[in-house]
Amino acid sequence: MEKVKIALTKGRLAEESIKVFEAIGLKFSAYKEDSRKLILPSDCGRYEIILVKALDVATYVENGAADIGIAGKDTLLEANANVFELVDLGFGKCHFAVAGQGGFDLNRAIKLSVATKYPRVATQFFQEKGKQIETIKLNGSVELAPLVGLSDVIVDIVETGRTLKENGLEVIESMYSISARLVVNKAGYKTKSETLQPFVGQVKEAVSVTKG
Ligand SMILES: Nc1ncnc2c1ncn2[C@@H]1O[C@H](COP(=O)(O)OP(=O)(O)OP(=O)(O)O)[C@@H](O)[C@H]1O
Ligand SMILES: O=P(O)(O)OC[C@H]1O[C@H](OP(=O)(O)OP(=O)(O)O)[C@H](O)[C@@H]1O
Repeated sequence: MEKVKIALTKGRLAEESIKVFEAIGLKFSAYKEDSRKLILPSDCGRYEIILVKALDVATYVENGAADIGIAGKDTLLEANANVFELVDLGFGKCHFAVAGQGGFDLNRAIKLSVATKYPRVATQFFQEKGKQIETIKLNGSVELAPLVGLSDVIVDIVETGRTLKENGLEVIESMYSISARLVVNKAGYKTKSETLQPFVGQVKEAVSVTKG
């Protein structure tokens, strides 16, 4: 029987994802936080986790290199991948926001410069408001950009607001809510329906119990 491959984001979301799998009786004893292994078999041998960067989950699933993926809605919006998004898992909650120095007026700049890990999301958000922006793609520590004059504002995810606060920045405008989502390869969902559909059903049930 062909193995089912699950692409997981290294870091924050992996642990919670493994808990959901455990709740449906799928164990990954091979998963260790400090391991460098990138392919981890399930104890039953029928599933396999592959550990990838957050933004790459959608790419693996869209191309069928993974049947299933778990990624934040932020990365799914940015990747704009052609996959089925089937379950809101209810963890990894945060939101997208435009942030900057206190009192910054978004209408002040003729062409607003926006530093972000998410240039597509930022461009689309401002386009819908009829505002042209210049995006500056960064790969982390985005909060630095307005402080050192690299950009006017940032578009980033905010959870507790601590990173913004400790760097003297504020939310200027809230954008979208984010949480982890389960996505599935479109063709695979039909060809492997006997395995994938019950799996998705069980995950849905497990998270609805957790969410209450
Ligand atoms: N502060 C946060 N609070 C809640 N969820 C978060 C937070 N930061 C990130 N996430 C969610 O977790 C996902 C993975 O984040 P994580 O920090 O593990 O990876 P990353 O920052 O994209 O990658 P890396 O740290 O390897 O560059 C994000 O895409 C987002 O959906
Ligand atoms: O509102 P908070 O609770 O402070 O969380 C938000 C921070 O978390 C994420 O950063 P991450 O830790 O992934 O680091 P990064 O700068 O490398 O992206 C995000 O990019 C913010 O910087």
